[in-house]
Amino acid sequence: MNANDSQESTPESVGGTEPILEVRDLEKYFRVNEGVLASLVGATQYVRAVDGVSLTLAEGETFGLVGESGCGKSTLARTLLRLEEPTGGSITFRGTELTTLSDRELRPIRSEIQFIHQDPSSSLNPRKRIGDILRRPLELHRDLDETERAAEIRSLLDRVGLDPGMRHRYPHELSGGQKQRVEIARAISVNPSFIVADEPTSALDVTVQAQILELITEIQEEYDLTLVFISHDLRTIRYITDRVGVMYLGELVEVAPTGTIFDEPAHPYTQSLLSAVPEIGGSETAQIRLEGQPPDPIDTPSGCRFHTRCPLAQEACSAVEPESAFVSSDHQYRCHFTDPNTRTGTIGEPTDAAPDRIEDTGPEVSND
Ligand SMILES: Nc1ncnc2c1ncn2[C@@H]1O[C@H](COP(=O)(O)OP(=O)(O)OP(=O)(O)O)[C@@H](O)[C@H]1O
Repeated sequence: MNANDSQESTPESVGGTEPILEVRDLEKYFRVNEGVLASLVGATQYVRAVDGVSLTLAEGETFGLVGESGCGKSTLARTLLRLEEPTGGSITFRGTELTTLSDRELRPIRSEIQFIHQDPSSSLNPRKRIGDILRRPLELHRDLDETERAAEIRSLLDRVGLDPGMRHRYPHELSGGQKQRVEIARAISVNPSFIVADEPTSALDVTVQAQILELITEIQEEYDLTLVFISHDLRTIRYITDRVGVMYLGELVEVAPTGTIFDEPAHPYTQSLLSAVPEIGGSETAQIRLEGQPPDPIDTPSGCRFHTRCPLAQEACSAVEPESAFVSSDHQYRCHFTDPNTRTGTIGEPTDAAPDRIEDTGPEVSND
């Protein structure tokens, strides 16, 4: 245990390669009561959907993002891709700062970064045939003539397990699983290097979910993709991800390799999430029941945001924001109980020794 250690892994330790994506102090606040009157009386309120997230992703890794509904997973994902404009912070993709790029400057990078939506029924244009839906990104991002484009559309459909003849159909003529296959075909059509999949199977029948997961993992390997996978299903997260980030009320509260998160969760919130799924919350420390609802993200609790629901909370937890604690260089969490085994910690004044937020700098990859 190395609590409050300021040592951090460097990009060189991420497999000796530069990270693909670096996020620093990212914020996305939504203004909820627009209007002159609210501004005049100083009553403007914000949902702090993403509130100071720092994260580094290595090429080719699968990073899982978990947390209760409304904790900010989708907003974080959408903000990473600049589908939402960040309120603050920086996002660097292969060395290029994305937050300051114009739409025009972003266009070539958009083909590198793709999004797989939760519900393909709403993301596929119902008035367009499947072939036209797939043609559009090819026109925008690939230098192909019409014959090559037509061949590519057939090949993409075949790659995702659909009959190429389906290019003549409309989305409503396809099943949920088939639509999600089209969504995946659209995402890979522009040869991306980075994909965010936001609960890609949650709108599907259970029997189809496994097939779509298998397709995503196959595609990831084939295209050597970096994948951010958002899911409520911790079993899936455990099965397909390399590392996991746990979000609570807009903050990343724990980041660690997947095995570590499931076997040795350090944050009381992570432990309670795992406890909710008995077959995976097998660790002795994972016996904390999660009760009640998360607080309002407009009026976040002072001190540790989890203190209102945390069975371990002491008085000081409501007064002082916790720092990042390091269990090891690739396992960080944000809690006053900086020793997860003894449940002791550093409740008191923050020191300068550690960053005040989780500053994840990527996975440790052995160079053996
Ligand atoms: N456009 C918006 N305007 C105002 N508030 C928003 C907007 N989009 C999201 N929010 C709020 O931001 C917070 C985070 O929402 P988000 O959808 O990112 O959470 P989530 O963890 O992805 O939830 P879920 O698991 O249910 O998809 C929520 O309180 C949500 O109501």
